[in-house]
Amino acid sequence: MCILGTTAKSLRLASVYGLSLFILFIVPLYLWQSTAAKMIAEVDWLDVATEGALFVLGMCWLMVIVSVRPSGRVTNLLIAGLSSYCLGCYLDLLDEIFIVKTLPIYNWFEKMPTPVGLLVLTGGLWLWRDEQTVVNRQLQTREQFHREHQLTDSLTLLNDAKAFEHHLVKQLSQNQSVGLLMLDVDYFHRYNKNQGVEEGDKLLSQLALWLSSTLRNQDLVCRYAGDRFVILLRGAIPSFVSVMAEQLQHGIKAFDCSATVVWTLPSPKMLPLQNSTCTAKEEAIALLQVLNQKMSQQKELRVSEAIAPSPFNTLDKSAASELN
Ligand SMILES: Nc1nc2c(ncn2[C@@H]2O[C@H](COP(=O)(O)OP(=O)(O)OP(=O)(O)O)[C@@H](O)[C@H]2O)c(=O)[nH]1
Repeated sequence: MCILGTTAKSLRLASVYGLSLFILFIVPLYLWQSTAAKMIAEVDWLDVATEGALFVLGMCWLMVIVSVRPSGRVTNLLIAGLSSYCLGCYLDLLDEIFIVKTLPIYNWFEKMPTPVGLLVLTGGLWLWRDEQTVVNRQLQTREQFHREHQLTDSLTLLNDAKAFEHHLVKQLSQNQSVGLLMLDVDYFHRYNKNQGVEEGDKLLSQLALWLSSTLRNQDLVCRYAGDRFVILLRGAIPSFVSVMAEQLQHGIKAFDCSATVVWTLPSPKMLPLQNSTCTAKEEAIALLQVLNQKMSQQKELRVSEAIAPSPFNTLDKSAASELN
């Protein structure tokens, strides 16, 4: 993956540098053959300096974008827009040196690249803004973990069950409303068996990233154990929690796998021994117990109901026999 990314970046660099060099030589060559150069006294050197500076700066921005941005639609738009802008600046620069009045096509063409480039660049920057919002959200969710706890899970970079409990206790002790979700990947041991543990690790990291970016800024996702994640939805009402559970259950299919998602909310009924004076910690433990019980029930139900078709597209048929 990493090698592919590096190769794509090198190819992109080579093509942008190659094309730039080509244009840098071919346009003056064309002008040299088609028209005459201005006399030195006729050249406006201030214009040459400002237009030259715009061109050089544009090329610098282009090289920065090409070398630091990951491949994708936003990068392509930024590169296309900046390239077009640079071309416009370069054509402007050349008309300070050559007499282009005699070339109507050139006169017409030189006006196009700058506005078109700036338009495409604006589109790219707009999409970059959207992209950055998602990245910021992920960073914010993770920063929250860093602020209050040290990271404990090197694979997903999420906090563990203990940290989750801490956050939950804090939320409950402040009498803030919460919703809790638990997501457990179905038949993950089979995924490991068929795809390899490395692929299994990769899936867990991708799921952690996806969950972090799907949730709102104020929510919290932790890796509870193995292939199980817990989510704290702050200020959530039952309808929102259930919709979120459905969305996650549906959304995980994009990873070619399925998951069981259960949810709960604090309610007086679930307090230990119906004791209304129980502490936030006891309430948190009780809530997590409820979630775990619900999860076990769902999993048992699934096994007893049927031999489900393979949840992973890539599973082999022998997997079905494992259920028996
Ligand atoms: N690749 C990988 N696998 C892990 C990790 N932690 C736990 N596992 C595996 O996750 C699997 C969890 O197995 P189970 O609890 O039976 O869950 P499951 O196979 O998804 O079965 P159901 O939940 O009943 O659908 C085990 O095979 C563990 O070895 C990890 O960090 N990386």
